[in-house]
Amino acid sequence: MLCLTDYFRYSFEDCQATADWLLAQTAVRPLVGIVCGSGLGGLADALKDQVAFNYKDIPNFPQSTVHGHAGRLVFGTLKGRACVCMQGRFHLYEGYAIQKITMPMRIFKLLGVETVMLTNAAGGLNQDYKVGDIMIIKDHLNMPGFAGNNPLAGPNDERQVLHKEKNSIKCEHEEIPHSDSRFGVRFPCMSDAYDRELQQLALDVGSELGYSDFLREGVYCVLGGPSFETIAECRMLHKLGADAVGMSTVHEVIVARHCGMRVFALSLITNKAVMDYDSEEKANHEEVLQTGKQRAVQLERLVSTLVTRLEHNNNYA
Ligand SMILES: O=P(O)(O)O[C@H]1O[C@H](CO)[C@@H](O)[C@H]1O
Ligand code: HPA
Repeated sequence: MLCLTDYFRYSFEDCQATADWLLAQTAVRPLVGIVCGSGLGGLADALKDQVAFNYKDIPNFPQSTVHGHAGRLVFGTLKGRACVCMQGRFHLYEGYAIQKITMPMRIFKLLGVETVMLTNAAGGLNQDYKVGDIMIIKDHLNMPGFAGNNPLAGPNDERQVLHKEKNSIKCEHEEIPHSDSRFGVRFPCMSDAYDRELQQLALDVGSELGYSDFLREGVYCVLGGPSFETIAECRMLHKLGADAVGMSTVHEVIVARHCGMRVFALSLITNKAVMDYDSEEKANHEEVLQTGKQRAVQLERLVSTLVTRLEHNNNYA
């Protein structure tokens, strides 16, 4: 019997058709996939030799509905390195099924992407954080996941894909091709979701660029949104170990890791989460977009320098 979520699911063949369509339109073969958070779409504008597609023109693609998310998939090069960039992402609160908002990660994989770099705007829960800080995400709390809303819920495509050249197992007499399920295994590990080498590289690059004063490392917590958090909720999330709160990224990270891509993610702290009943502050999307504009240059520099380093260091490529 079909359940409701089956109607929102994309099969391997659906994703392959979308990836094939894109690959037929551009000669760019990206190894790096970038996702721009709210108000951070300027990152995509930094790409050279652009070939861009509106989401509405891409077969099977969802549409962006949130202000600050342009809704374009941009191929191009960042300091000579081939990239694909989502200028606008999808969120649960837009009404999309979780399988739909994460489908672009599988498209990235089928385009040949090996490293995904995600950005988001987030509210700062950590009392030491200031508006404008950039937090390297080292781990996450997946609140919708606790309630069973995980992008990998539902059937896992267990059909095997053989990797003839890559990862083949050398035996005494013959080379046995390594096999894997279509996108990934039923029970993927998440304790290594955020690549530690890339986190260290980002700290190093941040220090070289003179960003150490506003560069942080912390835990991101995802909620469903779109309402911002109550004071009691912010206090609870902080006690649970979250440094920043938002409404995105984690679902994409889970799907990207499931299909074996390396993940690096950043939060721009666009506002301080309200933790005090005496506070006059109120979270709002305009402030989020405004802070994005103010930190756009540094965020773009950090990401583009990181991408360059991926190119020059085989350990990271
Ligand atoms: O996570 P991104 O897409 O950056 O957007 C963040 O900004 C919006 C709230 O202002 C929410 O969608 C939140 O998740
Ligand atoms: N809460 C949730 N999502 C957000 C916030 C916030 O304070 N700021 C930016 N995105």
